[in-house]
Amino acid sequence: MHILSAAQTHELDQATIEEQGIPSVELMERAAGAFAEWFARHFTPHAAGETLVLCGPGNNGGDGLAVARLLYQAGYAMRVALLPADKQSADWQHNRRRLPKAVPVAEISAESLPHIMPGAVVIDALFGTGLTRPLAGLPATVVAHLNTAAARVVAVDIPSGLFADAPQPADSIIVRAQHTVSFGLPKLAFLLPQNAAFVGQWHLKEIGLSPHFLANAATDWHYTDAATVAGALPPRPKFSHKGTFGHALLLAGSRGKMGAAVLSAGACLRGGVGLLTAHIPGCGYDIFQISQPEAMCLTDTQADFISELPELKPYQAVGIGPGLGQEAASLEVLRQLLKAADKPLEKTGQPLPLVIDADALNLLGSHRELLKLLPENTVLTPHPKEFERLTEPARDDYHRLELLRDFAIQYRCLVVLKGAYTCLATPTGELHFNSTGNAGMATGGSGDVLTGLLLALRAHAQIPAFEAVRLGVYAHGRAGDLGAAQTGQVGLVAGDIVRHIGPALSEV
Ligand SMILES: NC(=O)C1=CN([C@@H]2O[C@H](COP(=O)(O)OP(=O)(O)OC[C@H]3O[C@@H](n4cnc5c(N)ncnc54)[C@H](O)[C@@H]3O)[C@@H](O)[C@H]2O)[C@@H](O)CC1
Ligand SMILES: Nc1ncnc2c1ncn2[C@@H]1O[C@H](COP(=O)(O)OP(=O)(O)O)[C@@H](O)[C@H]1O
Ligand SMILES: [K+]
Repeated sequence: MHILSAAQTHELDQATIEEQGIPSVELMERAAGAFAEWFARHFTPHAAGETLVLCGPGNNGGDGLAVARLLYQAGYAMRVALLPADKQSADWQHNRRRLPKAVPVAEISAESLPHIMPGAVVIDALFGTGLTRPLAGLPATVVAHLNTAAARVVAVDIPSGLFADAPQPADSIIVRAQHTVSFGLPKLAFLLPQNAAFVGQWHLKEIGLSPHFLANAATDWHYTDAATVAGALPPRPKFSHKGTFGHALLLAGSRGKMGAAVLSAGACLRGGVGLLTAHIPGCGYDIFQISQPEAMCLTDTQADFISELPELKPYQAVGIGPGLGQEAASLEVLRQLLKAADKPLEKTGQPLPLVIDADALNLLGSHRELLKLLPENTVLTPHPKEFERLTEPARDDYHRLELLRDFAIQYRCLVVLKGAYTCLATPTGELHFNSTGNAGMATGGSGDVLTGLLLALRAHAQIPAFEAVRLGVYAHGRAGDLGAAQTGQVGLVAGDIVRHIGPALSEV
């Protein structure tokens, strides 16, 4: 699914209107209808009580007026407050005329701000994607008034005052909604942690926007959902054997962190790899062999950390990092691996696929001269702190995305910036936000599981690098969601994610 800029969203509306030969108020009616339907499923007229709709002068306000009419007709007690303006949009005026006389309407002024009881339900239809500058003056006063009222706020399309696709001053006045009901496509702003307090939970409603425009819009921003990854995992052929699905090597673990190696290996096996060999420090031998009997095991001559790189010939992909530690000898192993992996493999003509995580990323961060050794399409899986060690502290979430994109382009890598809506950056400068996963996954070991799963998918000869990573990130989140459905988010542990990789992959 695409993510569009505010300007493209406007073009999408226009394209839909032209293609379907409908007046623009018809599209507004669809949007308002979809919003009202969502609203009615979440609040009964009794639970909502008297509902206030705050309307601005543009089409977002027009949506609000149409919503007020539809909810009034559905039996809700409605009240409307209008922001004064020199001029209102044509569709606003149309819906103002259609508002039933029985709905009380007041004009807002600095002296008469709408009365809002704590707990009241307020529909925010002040501004949408047409916002051109941060709020100031009366609109800012109204929003600040709303935010202090402790109301239950549902935003139409986007919380008023929030830019859909661009950074804004940190002290911007923005509606703090509990829910945002938006149309067609998610907005970039919804996916960034810094906006979570404004957007609340967001919901997408289908309003029949132009499929042709949606398929052809030029954008670097994408959203990975079930439809995106459908069919990405080739079915296992009847006559396949363990050699068909690749042999992966995992370099992981150190004293006290063998669990990371075990979890990562478990995920790799559940990810469908043909064969897995783990190279681990001597101290981990019994732990590893007992907990992962399906994997083979090579032990390092060092008891507590990894100091040797095994012969790489047998392997189709290598993962390094979970629980590795940052010993000088392990740094040398990483350096040797990067150098050895860069030569094209006979079979594929591509460098040996690598997945680099955790302490291996930290080693890269503290020895940045190694970055230029990264083979093309290497997969890096930093969380924001690890990413900062590779680059620089970000000013805000938008700046972090810029750094991420630049990094992926510069080093020709696939970079997975982990978190809610994990963002995969490609060497061509695309950003793919993931839709699956939950806060239960914010628990030690979840990232190790991702590394193992990505390793399995990179060892699979039939899946191209980018598709493998996008699928792995999606399936990892989905496995977390399936796990949490059984354990609850609080009770979820990384091992539960491993156990649900199979079901998650069979869904796609
Ligand atoms: N046909 C369409 O185009 C559709 C539009 N829809 C709705 O229309 C919205 C976009 O409507 P518009 O493009 O009219 O834009 P908005 O309703 O977001 O606001 C535009 C108006 O606000 C003013 N404005 C912008 N920033 C301001 C600021 N900081 N302070 C004060 N005034 C400011 C502009 O000058 C303009 O008058 C969407 O968010 C969505 O809710 C939906 O009805 C779907 C169909
Ligand atoms: N709030 C969240 N929503 C969705 N996914 C999350 C959330 N928090 C963490 N995750 C996922 O869990 C994993 C955590 O990885 P990481 O921070 O490396 O943990 P660890 O080092 O403990 O293994 C990532 O894949 C991340 O996307
Ligand atoms: K709004």
